[in-house]
Amino acid sequence: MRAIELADVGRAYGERVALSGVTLAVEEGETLAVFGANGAGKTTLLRILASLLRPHRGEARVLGHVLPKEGWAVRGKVGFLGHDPLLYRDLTARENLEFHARLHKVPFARIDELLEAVGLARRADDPVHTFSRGMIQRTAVARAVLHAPELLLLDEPLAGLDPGAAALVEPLISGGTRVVISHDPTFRGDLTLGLRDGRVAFCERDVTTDDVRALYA
Ligand SMILES: Nc1ncnc2c1ncn2[C@@H]1O[C@H](COP(=O)(O)OP(=O)(O)OP(=O)(O)O)[C@@H](O)[C@H]1O
Repeated sequence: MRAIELADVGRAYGERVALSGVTLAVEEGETLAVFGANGAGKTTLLRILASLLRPHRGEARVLGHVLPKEGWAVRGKVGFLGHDPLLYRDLTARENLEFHARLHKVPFARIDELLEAVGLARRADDPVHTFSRGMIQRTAVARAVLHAPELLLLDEPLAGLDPGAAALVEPLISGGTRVVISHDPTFRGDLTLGLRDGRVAFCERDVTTDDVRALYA
């Protein structure tokens, strides 16, 4: 099954066109890597796929659901990790994960597993506002994968992580269907999308590091 199908998708903020003419398909189990300079439209695309933002043009289908009409169905099935960690800062890491576990009807045993997996078992009962940036990111990853989503939408998931933390997090965000915004030109998906000023510069299965670097020239 196709996990994502976009046909001529576009989005503007007032007069400013943030994204236009995006057409692509991602099969179940595949990774779409997204590259582009600051302001190229990457976050806008990710938010459309998460059904957090309506497309203004084109047709979008995610996990078999037409957006924006069936956005409610998509929101429960995706794991979204954006720039904002979507955590309550005065709650502990465990309380944040319990909150999301209740929403998604996930057994609490999964929380202990995840806290262990991201190396936060010892700090699990500290409020998030006492955490370092990397610790917040690790908690945010645990939150995004908690309900074993069918599709992961990840904006620079390893940002702020030291190599040890990145190695802990990587297995949690690998293996399934994913869209990953990256600034590492050596990162590859099954399909690689390059955005320039909101338009598709390339969307290919084979791209070179030079193709990716050219987006930032
Ligand atoms: N809420 C908003 N209101 C107005 N313009 C916006 C809004 N969000 C984004 N934009 C504009 O849309 C364009 C694309 O922004 P977007 O955040 O999608 O880029 P990006 O590729 O994710 O950038 P970055 O790498 O800096 O995160 C930019 O010109 C930005 O200024």
